[in-house]
Amino acid sequence: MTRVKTKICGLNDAAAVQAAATNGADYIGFVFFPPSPRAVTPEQAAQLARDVPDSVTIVGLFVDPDDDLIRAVLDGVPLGLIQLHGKETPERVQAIRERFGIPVMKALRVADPSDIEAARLYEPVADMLLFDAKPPATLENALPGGNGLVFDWRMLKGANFPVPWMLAGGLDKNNVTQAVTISGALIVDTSSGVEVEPGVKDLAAIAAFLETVQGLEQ
Ligand SMILES: O=C(O)c1ccccc1NCC(=O)[C@H](O)[C@H](O)COP(=O)(O)O
Repeated sequence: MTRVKTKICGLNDAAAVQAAATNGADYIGFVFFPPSPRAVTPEQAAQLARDVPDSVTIVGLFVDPDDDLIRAVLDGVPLGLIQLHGKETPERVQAIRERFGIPVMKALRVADPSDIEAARLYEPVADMLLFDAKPPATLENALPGGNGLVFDWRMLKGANFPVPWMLAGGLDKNNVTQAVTISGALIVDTSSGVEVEPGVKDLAAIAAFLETVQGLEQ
């Protein structure tokens, strides 16, 4: 049996970073996408990263970034993983991975089974995959991710990928056990589900989410 791991994404203040780290998060994410209510600058992230223990992997979340932005972040933040949450092609994922020498996780937005199949294109070039919900076209002001929306976890049941993958999209302490059971996920990621409002993390909810997942094995 393997312990299910966790990522808390969209952290933008020291108290939330502390809550995630001390309660056992395996990964924490900083969002480098200015339109997001959770966005941090490279300078803010560098400051926040100082309090992160080595046992926690720092993830930099980007949306169709240019190389200059990634480099600016890496100048001050010891990223262990680059999360690409835009429309990056497999070629672009490969280029980023080779240029920066850091593991890359490609996020895929899922609405139907063909979106899961599309992940196959990234298997040769990504170190990890992440499945998040695709927002409906009717949702106003939708972000590329972090919308707190779930998708049908059954689409992932029995899926076999040659690289590790994370389940994301609308997870919280109330639904994560079912999400893990149905999807078979070994790593879960949340942002909206541990917030009081977009961009404002709830410290008690972070602790409760992590405590819930710590009881899960697959
Ligand atoms: O969080 C954002 O603001 C964001 C902006 C642009 C692309 C992705 C974004 N977030 C992704 C995540 O926070 C997580 O990786 C994940 O998708 C969880 O999202 P949530 O549904 O909010 O739990």
